[in-house]
Amino acid sequence: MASEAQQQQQQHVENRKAYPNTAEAYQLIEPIGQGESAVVYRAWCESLQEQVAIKIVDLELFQTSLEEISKEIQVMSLSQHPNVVPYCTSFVCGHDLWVVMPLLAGGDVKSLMDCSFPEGMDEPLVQYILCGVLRAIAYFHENGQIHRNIKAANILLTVDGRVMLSDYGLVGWMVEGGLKRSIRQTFVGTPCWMAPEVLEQTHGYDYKADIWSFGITALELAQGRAPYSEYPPMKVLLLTLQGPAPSLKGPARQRFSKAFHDLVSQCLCKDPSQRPTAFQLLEHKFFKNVKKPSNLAEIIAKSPPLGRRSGNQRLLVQQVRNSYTQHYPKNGGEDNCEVSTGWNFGEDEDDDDDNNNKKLAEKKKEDTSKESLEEVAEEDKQSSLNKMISSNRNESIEKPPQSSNNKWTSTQDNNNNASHCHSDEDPKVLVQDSTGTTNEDKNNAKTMMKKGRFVVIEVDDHQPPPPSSSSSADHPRATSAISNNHNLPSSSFEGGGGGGIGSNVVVGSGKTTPSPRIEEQTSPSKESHAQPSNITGTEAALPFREHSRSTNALSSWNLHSTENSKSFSSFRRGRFEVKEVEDNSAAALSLPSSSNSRSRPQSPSPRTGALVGGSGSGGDGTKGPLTLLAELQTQLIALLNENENLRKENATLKLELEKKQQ
Ligand SMILES: Nc1ncnc2c1ncn2[C@@H]1O[C@H](COP(=O)(O)OP(=O)(O)OP(=O)(O)O)[C@@H](O)[C@H]1O
Repeated sequence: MASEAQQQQQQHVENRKAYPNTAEAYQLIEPIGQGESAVVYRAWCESLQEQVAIKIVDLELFQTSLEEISKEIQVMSLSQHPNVVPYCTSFVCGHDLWVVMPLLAGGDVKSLMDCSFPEGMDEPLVQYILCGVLRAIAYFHENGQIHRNIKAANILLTVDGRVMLSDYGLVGWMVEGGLKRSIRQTFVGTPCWMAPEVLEQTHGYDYKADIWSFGITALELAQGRAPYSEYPPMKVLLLTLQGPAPSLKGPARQRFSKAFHDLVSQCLCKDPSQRPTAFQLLEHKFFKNVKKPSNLAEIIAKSPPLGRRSGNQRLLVQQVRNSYTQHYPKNGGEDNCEVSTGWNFGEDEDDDDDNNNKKLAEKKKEDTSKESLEEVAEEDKQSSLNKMISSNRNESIEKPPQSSNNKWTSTQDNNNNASHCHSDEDPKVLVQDSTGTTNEDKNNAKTMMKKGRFVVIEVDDHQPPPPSSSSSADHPRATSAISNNHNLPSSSFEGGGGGGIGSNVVVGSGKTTPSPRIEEQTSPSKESHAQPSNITGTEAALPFREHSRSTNALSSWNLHSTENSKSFSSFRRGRFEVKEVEDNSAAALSLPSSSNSRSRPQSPSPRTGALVGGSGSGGDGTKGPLTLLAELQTQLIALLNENENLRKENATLKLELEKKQQ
């Protein structure tokens, strides 16, 4: 006999309004948010005469199965709690999954904070929001689910200030086949909010991972940003694993009560077993006398409308446009227009975002080869590091360090070692050296520096990559190419795969969706269609969700393993590529390669095997991609620091010399 709870669930499903299951039934009005996996639109449902939010997930970015999607949809459709965002319906349309939800016009807490509380919220508001979130977490945990993505951007508010937890996309099923799984071993989430045991991936994790993320979210609300949010993902990973648990820093520390500090320190226990459960936390003294702040609705009303609050609006629109022009190139993104952005980009001269947008747009004009503003922005991000590396490189050329194993060695402009880099070999013959670098690579490589197992190569962005069998992620545009991969199987979503899909999922006919209207004509990205599957090594080995996350999280440090090369792993930042080579390759590096074949060694190295093998440490003692990446990043940071010291030393010496000369 069905339990009372099951009957309620059934009732809930039956009572749900009949939201249409076709794209034509909705008019997309404007994009209002973007997460890592989806763009969320404000939309109008004609038949029900109401506004809704539609989350459009590009299924081609995920190597997922209908079964996987079906599970997620089931979580959404069965969830019913005052603090959990309700679900209306979902359907597959072309390459996309459309998830229809009620529009929560208060928007997400992160964007509200960005525009109204940049230094963090005050305690009563934090208390009220956290209490709503905790009730939702307790609900998920009670039902055998872990949310796995708790953060301010996933906390939504109604216009009158009710708190709702969203983004079920990552909810992990702890119950499978009626049995509760005690631990999970998948790598999902956002690094700053991720628990150490999730990052470590050695022993799996359980409900307590959400409690850690909840503690981080508490700090995020109190100080306006998550701890370590200023650092790149790998540094966050290292700090979370190796550093002390984060706590409230700066002026916010004084503003909060002892009860708050105690709550945070309980949640951020590195040992998950020491963390309290959500139910225990609801009893914590911090949650005594929780009241909705009387001015919350007013604060929400005064804040900018959805989609105007934070982030780079032009970038968001551009991304949306690009995604549609890539998917529906026939429409050129301008016919059958149903989306109006509702934004006027020309007016807000004093808006920082818009100023940035202007710069980006100008830069785009200058460089017509840029595929999208996203790439320009990415390039901007990279340029500071490039400059740093570049200045370090110049310094090392000016004052070459000792060629000991502990120093960088610049091989450029060193006649004795001329064969390292710019070959006197026949340029037509592709020669590969022990770094897995062909002489064609070398012709593109301006500089090589080596330290221990690592070689830094500066690759000329203007040169096309060699048409070799090596990973196309070597290409400077690889980051966007990976995230725009369009070669993942899509057929399973089209034509109604049927089997295993939840009752609330409608698989579309695969027909093309009307493309949103585009105010400025943008050329469809040819590259994303032309690229073969760019996912190699780690990327390819990860399951769909993990793959996507890692692609996004690590996009600026573009990791790839060159499976058939002696170079075990490499990553790319701007025009610099760091390759890991065999320990004994120092000698080989200083000698011209005797091989004149471009074919690479067939047997992958054990380390490559570990990368391809997926996450975590291999049982055979090989290192997982994250461990390896973390090591690489640490070493690179140490080396850059070392170079910086050398640069300073050099400057001091110069000064001393000048003084002496005077
Ligand atoms: N129902 C809704 N009403 C109003 N805004 C919404 C709604 N759902 C989502 N949004 C907005 O869209 C943004 C992205 O949504 P969501 O977090 O679900 O996407 P995602 O791709 O799963 O994100 P991530 O995985 O990065 O957390 C939210 O931060 C919020 O600003």
